Amino acid sequence: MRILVTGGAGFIGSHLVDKLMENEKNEVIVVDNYFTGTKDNLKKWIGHPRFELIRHDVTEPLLIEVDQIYHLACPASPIFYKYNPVKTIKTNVIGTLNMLGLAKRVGARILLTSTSEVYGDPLEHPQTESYWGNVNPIGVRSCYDEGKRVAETLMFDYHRQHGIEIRIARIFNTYGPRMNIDDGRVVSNFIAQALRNEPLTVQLPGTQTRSFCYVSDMVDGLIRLMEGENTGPINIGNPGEFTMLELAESVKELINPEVKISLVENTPDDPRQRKPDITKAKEVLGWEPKVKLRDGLPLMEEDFRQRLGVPKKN
Ligand SMILES: NC(=O)c1ccc[n+]([C@@H]2O[C@H](COP(=O)([O-])OP(=O)(O)OC[C@H]3O[C@@H](n4cnc5c(N)ncnc54)[C@H](O)[C@@H]3O)[C@@H](O)[C@H]2O)c1
Ligand SMILES: O=c1ccn([C@@H]2O[C@H](COP(=O)(O)OP(=O)(O)O[C@H]3OC[C@@H](O)[C@H](O)[C@H]3O)[C@@H](O)[C@H]2O)c(=O)[nH]1
Repeated sequence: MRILVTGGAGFIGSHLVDKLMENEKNEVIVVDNYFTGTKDNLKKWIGHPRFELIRHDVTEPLLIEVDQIYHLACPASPIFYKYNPVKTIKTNVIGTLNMLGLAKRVGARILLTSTSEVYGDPLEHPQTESYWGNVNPIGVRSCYDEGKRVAETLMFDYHRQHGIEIRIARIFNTYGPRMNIDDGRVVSNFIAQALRNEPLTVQLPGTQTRSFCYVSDMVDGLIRLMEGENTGPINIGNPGEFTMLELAESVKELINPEVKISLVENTPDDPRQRKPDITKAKEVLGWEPKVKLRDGLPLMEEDFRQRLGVPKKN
């Protein structure tokens, strides 16, 4: 099986590559433009005979022969996807069109990593796949939210019009080792702040909720979806729901009891609540997450300590 992973030098992509490379029958090709990803995440595979890394921007056409495409390429942290919003839209729309064109030409199955952000600031809680969402089409997050919504539409239109085999995962907040230290997302921010002994920046009001999935569970869910028979969309996430103040308290307790918590300004259109209904993933994929937040945070701490050069005191 020859497998293309777009965005494979990023956080989730590189963990996915590790898992795919465990199967000796797989050849893995990564394309990435290194906007938020790095070769470092893939260093153990560079030079491996079953692995290939190509610097490529998915907004440009790609001509290769593959059997499966995991299409992840897209900046995921709000600070990065808002940095150049027009580029974020191009990545989601033109990038997905290019990957669907490739899937059509070579007859490959393609999986899109969509997002819980397609539900916007949800008025239904928890979110099921049948909920159409509550998205601001002209806000600062729209380049990502609407970009992913169009990407989902393109996937289904290629499926209906050209018979392409598609899979859509709606990923909920995922965390784990290898997140960029200055990624800007909440778990990596809090862990880096706790280790640097800087106040944990809880954005107001602090009562907004998220549900955090450990990256190994996510990768397992994505592979099951690709290998299964259901097109999706399927929510993949951990239904354990926490307020941002609760998350800060957990990081403080587990990593640095001395650290302060400070309330800071939020950004526009921040969703007030988010929690996946994973009934469909359980039924269709036989999947549910195994790693609880309190077990996952220390695994991430270890990786951040090494990269920040902050050893654990005994
Ligand atoms: N991590 C999460 O919580 C989460 C939640 C929902 C959805 N997702 C989706 O999962 C995917 C991976 O997210 P992540 O957390 O690993 O993010 P990430 O930013 O670490 O990885 C994204 C990768 O895509 C690459 N990339 C960006 N634009 C590109 C382009 N135009 N051409 C080629 N490569 C490009 C980046 O360099 C990076 O390596 C994304 O599609 C994201 O939308 C992630
Ligand atoms: O330092 C911080 C950063 C963030 N936050 C809060 O933490 C919550 C989560 O924010 P993040 O930036 O981690 O992520 P978001 O949930 O906004 O977006 C995320 O959701 C779905 C994915 O598709 C996106 O890729 C991902 O970034 C927000 O309520 C935000 O206000 C803080 O309280 N402090």
